[in-house]
Amino acid sequence: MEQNMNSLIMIFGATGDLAKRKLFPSLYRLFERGRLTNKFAVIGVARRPLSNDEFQQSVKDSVVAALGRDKNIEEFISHFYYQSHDVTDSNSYISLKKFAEQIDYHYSLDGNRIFYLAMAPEFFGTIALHLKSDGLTDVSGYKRLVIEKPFGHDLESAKELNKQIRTAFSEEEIYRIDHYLGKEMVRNIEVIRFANAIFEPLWNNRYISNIQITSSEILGVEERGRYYETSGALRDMVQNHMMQMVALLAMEPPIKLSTNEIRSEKVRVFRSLRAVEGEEVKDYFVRGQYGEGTIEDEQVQAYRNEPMVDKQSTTETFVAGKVMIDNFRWAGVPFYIRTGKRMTEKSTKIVIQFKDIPMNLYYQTEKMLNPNLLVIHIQPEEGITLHLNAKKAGGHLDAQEVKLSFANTGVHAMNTPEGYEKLLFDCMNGDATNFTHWDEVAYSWSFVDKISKFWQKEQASFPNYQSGTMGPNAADELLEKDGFFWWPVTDLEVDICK
Ligand SMILES: NC(=O)C1=CN([C@@H]2O[C@H](COP(=O)(O)OP(=O)(O)OC[C@H]3O[C@@H](n4cnc5c(N)ncnc54)[C@H](OP(=O)(O)O)[C@@H]3O)[C@@H](O)[C@H]2O)C=CC1
Ligand SMILES: O=C1O[C@H](COP(=O)(O)O)[C@@H](O)[C@H](O)[C@H]1O
Repeated sequence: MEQNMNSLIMIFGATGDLAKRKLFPSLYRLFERGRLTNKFAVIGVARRPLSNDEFQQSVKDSVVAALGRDKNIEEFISHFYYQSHDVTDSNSYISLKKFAEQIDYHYSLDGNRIFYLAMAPEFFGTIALHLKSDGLTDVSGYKRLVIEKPFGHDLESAKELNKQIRTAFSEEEIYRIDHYLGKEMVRNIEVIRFANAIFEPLWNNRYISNIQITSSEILGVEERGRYYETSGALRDMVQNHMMQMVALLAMEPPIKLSTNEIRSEKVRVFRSLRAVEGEEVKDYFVRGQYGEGTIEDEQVQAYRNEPMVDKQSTTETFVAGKVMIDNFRWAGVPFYIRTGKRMTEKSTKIVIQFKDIPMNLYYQTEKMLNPNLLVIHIQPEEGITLHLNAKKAGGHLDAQEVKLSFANTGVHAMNTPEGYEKLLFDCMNGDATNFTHWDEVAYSWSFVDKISKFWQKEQASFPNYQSGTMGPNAADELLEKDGFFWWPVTDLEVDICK
């Protein structure tokens, strides 16, 4: 059931890239689908001086640029207001409070407020403290804080940030965004697992040999060199998106589909992660950095030549790892993860590889049949494929691979606001299931910190993979030594049924 959706949304960082590319188009999509009532308003906050008209025009431009349409846009943008405000300046919050109260009254928003921090993380603590001390959180309705990644740089900084935001908001009021949790097929993992009698009995170490999660990108670091130099692929992708997918694949069925039950099952997965530290990091994790190369017939430069990147940078742009979950269900089953920039293609896929049957009775009996695979296509195409063996039509008893495919017809472009749209809606609806709880964040940092600590001490011989490839050879060797190989992401494409 939908909760009270009336709310005043305050976007801090309203002139920034995230607001323009994701947040405004997502709000528009909610508006055009009738999921926002007329009782909503947005106050955008950033330093540069803008009139309300100029701000509304920038919202309109962002929507048109992202979606290519503008039906009822004038009505939509009439809900947007702007305040020029330096978030480090205490005095600005007093006028913001007055402004918010006027807007609240004008639209009858029942004192409901969502504070969306679409700004650099160093400001998160300061803003949260001011919101409380200057009375912006003293409301008669709900108050919610939406906070963007990165949530800290390591466990220590994440704890400090959490302490600051917890002075103004309770855990239930904090919505930590992980945009992968807004992706259609990531949300589908739970349904595929728990709504099908054929999968759940097999979903364990008796029947599954390994699970592979690949999230590859074609793009390089682009203009984000400054941020990425302090982050690298481990913090940028593994600590959050990749580990969240591991948790969804590995968790036990929750006793019911409530936020707390699902989160607590995910936390149990994080608690079961085998810690990897010191020299053993070499046996479990591989890092890489892209050199120059060719992608889609274009010559691209090495990471070290990207803007705002150190010419001797040791930041990793690729990570592959073997994650072990030491619990009854998963003991012995490797979860291989792989993510990187400037790889062969943009693709996020999960491959669940089932164990081989005990013996092959069919065709070339000295060889094993293809293993059964369940492939979950997260993006760009969305769907699932089950790889089976069946008899060739007309043939004798020769087994060949057949694929049962389901494709979502609403395949969307990569990095669309789709995920943000769902997450914004969930937040307005008070559903925090697809946001990360502090415990998940903390366990995940604690796992990742041990790896980065070892990497900091060890020399990296970078660059070690060419742009346009699937990463360094060591990533292949990681699986080969266990008797596996990475399933090629291209060959696993889902057949799109129209
Ligand atoms: N862009 C993306 O695709 C993604 C971004 N994120 C995260 O979202 C957050 C925002 O990123 P992004 O939009 O790219 O960043 P940008 O640098 O594009 O935008 C930053 C915003 O903050 C405002 N700002 C900066 N300093 C102040 C200040 N002192 N007081 C008030 N406003 C200020 C800027 O406006 P002005 O200069 O006018 O003050 C601008 O609106 C970051 O945490 C990032 O990690 C996460 C995932 C994806
Ligand atoms: O969070 C991030 O995700 C994007 C990849 O997101 P996707 O939805 O396009 O798969 C990544 O490019 C970026 O570095 C990272 O910060």
